[in-house]
Amino acid sequence: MSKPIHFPPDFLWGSATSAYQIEGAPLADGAGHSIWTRFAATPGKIANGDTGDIACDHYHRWREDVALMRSLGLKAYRFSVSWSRILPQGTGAVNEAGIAFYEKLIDELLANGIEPMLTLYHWDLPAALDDRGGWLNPAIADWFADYARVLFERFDGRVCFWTTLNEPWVVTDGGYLHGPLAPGHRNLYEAPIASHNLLRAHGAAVKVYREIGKHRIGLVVNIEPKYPASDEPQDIAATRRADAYMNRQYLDPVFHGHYPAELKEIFGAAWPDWPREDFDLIGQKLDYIGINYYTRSVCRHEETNWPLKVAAVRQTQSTHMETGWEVFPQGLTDTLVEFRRRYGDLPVYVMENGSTFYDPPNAEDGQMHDPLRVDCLKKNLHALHAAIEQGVDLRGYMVWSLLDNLEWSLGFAKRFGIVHVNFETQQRTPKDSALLYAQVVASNGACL
Ligand SMILES: OC[C@H]1NNC[C@@H](O)[C@@H]1O
Repeated sequence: MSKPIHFPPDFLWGSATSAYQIEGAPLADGAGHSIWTRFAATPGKIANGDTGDIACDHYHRWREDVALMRSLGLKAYRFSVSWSRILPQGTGAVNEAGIAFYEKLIDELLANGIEPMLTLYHWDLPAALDDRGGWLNPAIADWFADYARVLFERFDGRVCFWTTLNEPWVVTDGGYLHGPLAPGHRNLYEAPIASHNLLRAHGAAVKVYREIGKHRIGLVVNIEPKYPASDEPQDIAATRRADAYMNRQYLDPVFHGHYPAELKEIFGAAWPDWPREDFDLIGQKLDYIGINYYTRSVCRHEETNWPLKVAAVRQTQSTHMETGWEVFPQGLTDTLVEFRRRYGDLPVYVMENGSTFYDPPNAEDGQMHDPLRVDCLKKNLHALHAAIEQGVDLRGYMVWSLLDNLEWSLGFAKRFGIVHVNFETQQRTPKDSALLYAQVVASNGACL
C-alpha cells in the first residue's frame, strides 16, 4: 500500500484557460482585431475552418463557468486578458467595456472564493500592433508595459497573481520560425528578434509592477525536458541544442543574464549581438515561476531538420495530440527538480498540465467517461508530489484545461478539457477527470 499523499496545506488547486480559446465574441463591445482573429479568417490556417468567433461563448457564459469552477471546489482560476479588448489599437484609448468584462469575471471569482490568476499575454497580439511590426518592433516593450500598467492600476489587489507572458517559446517558434501559429511567419532572422522583444516586454512589465503593484508577478514558460536517444556524441549534442532552444532560451536570460551559447550555434548569422543593458531589463526579480508541462522529447541528431538538426524519437504510450505527445509523468518531476537545481529555490506553480484524448461518446448513464485522461492526471499528480518530496517549493497546480476549447491551429478537435463542451449547444458536462479532480482538490491530494 503506497503511503498517503499530502500536498502542502495551502496548495493552490485550480484550472487554466486563455481568452481566444474560450471567450468567443472577440470583436464585441469595441474590442479590436488580434493576430488570431485575422489568422482564423485566413483559409487553411485552422483545422476544419474552426475559429474563436464563438468558442465556448465564455464572454456571455462567464457566470455559469465560475459556478462550474465552484462546483468542482477549485481554489484558483488562471485566465488571460485579451489585450485588444482593453486597448483596441494596442496603445492609446482604453475600452471601458473590455475592462468591465474582466472586472465582472474577477469579482465573481472572488465572490466564489476562487483566486484569480491573470495572464497579460496569451498569444492574441492586437492586430494594430502587428501592423507596426508587433514582436519584431523593439517599441513593443513599451507598448506592453503601458498595457500592463492599465490592468495593474485597475485590478491589483483583487488580482494578486500576475503573469506577464504565457509560453514565449511557442509564440516565437510557432509564430515566427516555423509558422503554424499567428502571425504565421517562417523566418530564421525574425525568431530571435521576437523572442528577445518578448523577454524585454516581460521585464518592462515587471518593472512597472514593482513601481505600483503590491502582490506577485511571474513568467510562465513551457518546459519539455530533453533526453538523448543514445549516448552517441551527436545525439548528446542534439539534445543539448534542443534544451537550449526550447527551455533555457527564456530561463537563462531571466535568471542568469545571458542566453545559452547553443543559440548562436543554431542561428548562426541570424543571431544578433544583444545590447548588454537589455539583460538588466529582462532579469527583473520574479516572485514565482510558472511551468507548463505536457511531455518530454527523446532527441537524436538529424542533419536535415531545420534549423536545430534535431529529430524527436516517437515513443510508445502517447496522447492524441497531433505529434503524439508521450505520457511521461517522470518528465514533470525531472523538470521541476532540474529547475530548482539550475535556477534556485523560487516558488513554482505548474500553470498548465493536461492531455488530449478522443473522448468516447456519452455512455448510457449520461456520464462523460475519459479513462485515458483520468489515468494521465493521476500519474502526473503523483509525479508532482514526487517533486515536492525532492525539495521543490511547489505552490500550486492548474489543470489544462477547465473546458474543451480551441486548440489554436488544431481547432476544436483536440479536446483538453476536464469538462466537455458541446459546441453546438454550449452545454458543459464534467468528465470523469473533473470528478476525480474535484476529489483531489477536496482531499488536498490524499485521495490519490
Ligand atoms: O497545447 C495545449 C496548451 N498548451 N499551452 C498553451 C495552451 O494555449 C494550449 O492550449
